Amino acid sequence: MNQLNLFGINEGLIFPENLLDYYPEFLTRAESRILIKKLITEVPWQQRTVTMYGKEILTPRLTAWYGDNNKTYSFSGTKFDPITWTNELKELKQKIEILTNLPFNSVLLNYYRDGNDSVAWHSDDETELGENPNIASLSIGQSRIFEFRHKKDYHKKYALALEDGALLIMKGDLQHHWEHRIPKSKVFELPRINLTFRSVHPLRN
Ligand SMILES: O=C(O)CCC(=O)C(=O)O
Ligand SMILES: [Fe+2]
Repeated sequence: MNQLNLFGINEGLIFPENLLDYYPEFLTRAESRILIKKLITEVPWQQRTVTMYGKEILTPRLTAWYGDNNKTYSFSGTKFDPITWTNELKELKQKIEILTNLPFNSVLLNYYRDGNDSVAWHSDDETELGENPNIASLSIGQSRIFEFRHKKDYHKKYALALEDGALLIMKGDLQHHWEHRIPKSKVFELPRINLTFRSVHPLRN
């Protein structure tokens, strides 16, 4: 599969090449159009609350968590009990595993209904994900800007467009040093769904 050279897009900052892989046409337009319609109507979407500065706020997007039955996972302080894999999510997982040669056991779905939906600066560094997690992030629908900033120097920034059907692999020690977000967009935006396949190792206590 062809890989786009995404390191030429941002003049100025060269993002470390060993931390990201980008496959622009992992799904065809036709495949992603069918998939997004199906996911929008069939997934039991929830709008979760997170506690920020002692206040409960609704996350500005809808989410759902699928995975192997025993893999409970906490994300931003919220516990997720996974929904059992559907056939099409399992098939997508297997297709990604074959391409990347990496194992995944769960997927977090994010549904951005329009340009007002977003995800705030964070890194995916929960202990359950292990030391240097591989995360496979599949985007369908509206192309949105994905931004990175260096944790020690917020001026070090990097952005790329996550296009319809594109698969982005985040790997190595990316989550240690960089945060990422999907900013809100003021222009009219169509729906977008992002599926982040992860390998979760539940903590024993
Ligand atoms: O929607 C995206 O592309 C990113 C989602 C994300 O960062 C996450 O689920 O941790
Ligand atoms: Fe993330």
